[in-house]
Amino acid sequence: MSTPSFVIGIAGGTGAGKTTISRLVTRNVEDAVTRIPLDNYYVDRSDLTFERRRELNYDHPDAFEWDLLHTHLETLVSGQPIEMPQYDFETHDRTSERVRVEPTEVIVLEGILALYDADIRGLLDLKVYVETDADVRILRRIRRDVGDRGRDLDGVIDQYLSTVKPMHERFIEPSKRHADLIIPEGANSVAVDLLAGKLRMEIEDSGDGDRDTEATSIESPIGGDGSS
Ligand SMILES: Nc1ncnc2c1ncn2[C@@H]1O[C@H](COP(=O)(O)OP(=O)(O)O)[C@@H](O)[C@H]1O
Ligand SMILES: Nc1ccn([C@@H]2O[C@H](COP(=O)(O)O)[C@@H](O)[C@H]2O)c(=O)n1
Repeated sequence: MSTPSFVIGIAGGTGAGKTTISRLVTRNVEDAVTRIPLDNYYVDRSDLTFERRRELNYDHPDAFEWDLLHTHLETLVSGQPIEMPQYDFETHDRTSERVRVEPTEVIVLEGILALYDADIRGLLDLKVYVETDADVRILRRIRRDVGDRGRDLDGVIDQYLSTVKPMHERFIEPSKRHADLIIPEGANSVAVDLLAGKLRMEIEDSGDGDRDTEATSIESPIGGDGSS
């Protein structure tokens, strides 16, 4: 167990490539990095029926349990483990499972509103915003939500128009002004390599260096095999 020396927040719209980037920048240093998906801090709505949960606005800041996230980040930064909640997108609810997370040299908080809350921002050493065009993001989201999150096309489109897009414009996009670094076009390989280098430096400075690296290669911007 170690005491974290560096905390990064990675924000950006749905489908921007936040998860992909956080995986790419940490892939050679996994043992020294703790990834905290903001999604795990959606408010527990097991008091509601599935039908009711399905209709909630998951892109408004009120959908998240900020106090719990703040406490957990502070706990990790102080060198103590947390019991992280887990989220199930198919049931729209927190699961009963908790995962014990030990503190590591670097913490990566990743989610649509990772730069929204002032108290959370106060814990971040580096604030990153991933900026990807809305058309690319919705295409990625359709593929992911239908393929992995148990949704159908009409549902994804209705949700996008009723809550995802308006909340993006109201809360997510404006949070970009807090960023130290804006990464254009998702998993931009130059930016990913720079960020990965910064992480390695932080880890080496905290005494756990000497890890292998490999160059980043980026596929087609909406995934798949990239063929047309
Ligand atoms: N640069 C990229 N090139 C191709 N596909 C990508 C790229 N970035 C993300 N994707 C794909 O788009 C989908 C959404 O990406 P993800 O990283 O989960 O976005 P976010 O976490 O911002 O919602 C995933 O299926 C992922 O594989
Ligand atoms: N029950 C839920 C909870 C969240 N969402 C959507 O997830 C998006 C955030 O995750 P990303 O990986 O895309 O950043 C957000 O836009 C919510 O609309 C959901 O659909 N259902």
